[in-house]
Amino acid sequence: MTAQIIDGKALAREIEARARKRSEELAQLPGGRRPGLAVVLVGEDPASCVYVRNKTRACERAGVSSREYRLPADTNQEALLKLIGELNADPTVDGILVQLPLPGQIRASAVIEAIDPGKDVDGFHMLSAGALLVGRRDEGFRPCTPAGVMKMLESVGVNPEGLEAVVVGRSNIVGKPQALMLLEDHATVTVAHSRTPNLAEITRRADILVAAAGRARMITGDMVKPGAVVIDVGMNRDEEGKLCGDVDEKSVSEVARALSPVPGGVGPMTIAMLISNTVLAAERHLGQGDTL
Ligand SMILES: Nc1nc(=O)c2c([nH]1)NC[C@@H]1CN(c3ccc(C(=O)N[C@@H](CCC(=O)O)C(=O)O)cc3)C=[N+]21
Ligand SMILES: [Mg+2]
Repeated sequence: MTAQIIDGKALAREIEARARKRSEELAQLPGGRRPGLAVVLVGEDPASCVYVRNKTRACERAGVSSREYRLPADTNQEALLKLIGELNADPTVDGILVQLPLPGQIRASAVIEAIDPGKDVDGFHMLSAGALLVGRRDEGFRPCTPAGVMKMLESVGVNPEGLEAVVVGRSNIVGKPQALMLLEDHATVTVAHSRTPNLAEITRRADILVAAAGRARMITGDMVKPGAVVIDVGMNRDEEGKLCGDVDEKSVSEVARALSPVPGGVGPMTIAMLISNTVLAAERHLGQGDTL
């Protein structure tokens, strides 16, 4: 068996095209406007710069106006909180994204909680986390990466109901919300992580395997159930500096039914969901309800 490759880039383009239609409708409303996203980057982490560039291009494709705020690496927390306060108060800004990781002198949690929950398009605020936990779709925002993974599963005809799902990784931005979304869709969910002893035994049970542990090519073919759908959330650089995921594509593609690639998988989908959340934020700000 050779796995179907899940084209995250093509799916992302479809989502961006739908967002564009909605952006244009919002701009046509009386008192309407295009959705607006503010991206704040502190310092010059090279991976962050790539991401910010990709995001800016996606905003252009989707008719979302984006603004970038680049602050020096030695910016203090107070100065960043002041900027967040200004963006919270700016009615043309629907979504605020503060690029993580932040330099050591800034406490990320303080910054995230300072963002107006109505503008939390990353879905990292406690209110968004709580809304997901209790199944409220009308409040907060779904974190972009796990929300993108759910769309990718849907795109290959996988309904999680009744399936065994294993999430490897337990971060607040991917693993934990991913587990909640799979549970919401009636999967039987197991969360494994770096301190799980018998990892292969657990992953081999998975009909849906989401690899989000942040270790290059750690998921090999022998760890995968034949016919499983495998989503690779990893973004690592290997010894040669090449971008690679948490999944060993070569061995896993011989066992899995479908596999998402890196690059061209979860990365573009994360950005598409950010755009989608920004349009949703604008709809709410313009009193247009949840239609996306
Ligand atoms: N507040 C915040 N929100 C984030 O969503 C966030 C963040 N901080 N910090 C960093 C991570 C990482 N991330 C990526 C998204 C897309 C690609 C992406 O577009 N990847 C392309 C290619 C990347 C390349 O060529 O290097 C792909 O996979 O095909 C990568 C990385 C969002 N993050
Ligand atoms: Mg871990």
